[in-house]
Amino acid sequence: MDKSKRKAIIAGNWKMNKTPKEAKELLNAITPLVKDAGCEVIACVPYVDLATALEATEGTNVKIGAENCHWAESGAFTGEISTGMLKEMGVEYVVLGHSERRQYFGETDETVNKRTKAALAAGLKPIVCVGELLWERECDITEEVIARQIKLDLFNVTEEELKNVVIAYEPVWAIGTGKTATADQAEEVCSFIRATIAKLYNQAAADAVTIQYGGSMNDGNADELLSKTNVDGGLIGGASLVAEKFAAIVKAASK
Ligand SMILES: O=C[C@H](O)COP(=O)(O)O
Repeated sequence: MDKSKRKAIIAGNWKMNKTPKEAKELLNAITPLVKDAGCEVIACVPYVDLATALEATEGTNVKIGAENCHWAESGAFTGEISTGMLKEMGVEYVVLGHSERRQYFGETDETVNKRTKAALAAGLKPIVCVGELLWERECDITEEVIARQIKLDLFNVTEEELKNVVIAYEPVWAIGTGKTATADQAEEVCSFIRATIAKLYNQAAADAVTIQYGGSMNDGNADELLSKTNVDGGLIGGASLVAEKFAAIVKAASK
């Protein structure tokens, strides 16, 4: 499938940054810079910033995402946020299975799968993150790790539901380290992800799914990474916190 037929998506993942006041300032700086974007633009923000972010982006082409959600509809889960709460606010996307959740908060493929199913059932679009550790790459098991994550994270996700799923390939060793995967390394794994999805579903489903790269993507390397056939966008951490840098990446994806 021609890459241009897939939806290119640049999503900022703000992580634990920006107070509501700061979120408003940043979005007010971003929205005019990306108003003519030729790709989808998303800002995934901390829960406490969601209301402000939705208000600041109303009537613009910037969509808002959350950084996680719980799988239960409601109940005794102190500190958690349900899909229904996000949906009612007007949130469209949700980042799931980010390596920081896996590394620091006990996230497993089983819980990523539960969250993914719940998000889809609620009408949210999950950005499901996968990626290998440096140790796993050095042991030459990157493909095994990625295939396992994709299979488990998407377990029981139907072909119809898959249309609303975005996959983000984030090699853990490249996140926040300034060490970007080379464009060829990113392409190799993104292409492997597509092949894995083709095996699990079919070629048409695999051809249609948007696969982002994430890990120190910035205004200097976005062009090259995004020029690759199977890299359809980016999940941007650090560079999404600077309006001009984020806008430059959006511009690179709009070509
Ligand atoms: O979700 C975003 C990724 O973790 C990448 O973060 P980074 O761009 O700061 O390396």
